[in-house]
Amino acid sequence: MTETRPTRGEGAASSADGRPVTEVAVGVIIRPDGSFLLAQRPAGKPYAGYWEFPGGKLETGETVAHALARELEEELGLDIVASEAWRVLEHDYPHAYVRLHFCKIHNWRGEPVGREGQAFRWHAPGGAIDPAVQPLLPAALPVIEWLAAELPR
Ligand SMILES: Nc1nc2c([nH]c(=O)n2[C@H]2C[C@H](O)[C@@H](COP(=O)(O)OP(=O)(O)OP(=O)(O)O)O2)c(=O)[nH]1
Repeated sequence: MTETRPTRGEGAASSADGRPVTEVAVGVIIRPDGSFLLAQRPAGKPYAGYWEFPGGKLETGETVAHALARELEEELGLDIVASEAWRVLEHDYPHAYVRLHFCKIHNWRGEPVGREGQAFRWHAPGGAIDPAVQPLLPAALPVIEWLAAELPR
């Protein structure tokens, strides 16, 4: 598993205008047919009802890979065998300035279960975004474009 531990040395701990950065580990879980897993944010969280790639915030001292494995087990009951650091994206929301560490996952054990009562859905690669998974979080949208750009033409 790729180990990335964001520290003061590796990425700014605050945004350009001084907001604290919330580090988030996000899983792009991809099946052999290229479909990927999206989940709906449960009630009680900012942007409840929006769709996203599953994941969550790093706890103090935690690596991205460890946070990802913990969150995907907690939220979906998946046992992550391997994850691969892929892209990092920062987004300034009214509720938080987030740094999203997107990791690709091709190797896991188990079938997803919405342990927090959340809906989830496998989305086909390429083509239009399924209305069933809208609205998407603003900072999840580029990921779908990155995945589509990797498809053979
Ligand atoms: N998981 C996930 N979070 C995303 C995506 N895009 C995006 O902007 N975010 C933002 C939304 C939130 O501000 C933050 C994730 O925090 P969260 O509240 O879901 O984290 P968590 O599960 O650890 O929450 P909690 O412990 O506070 O309940 O990242 C995405 O695709 N997946």
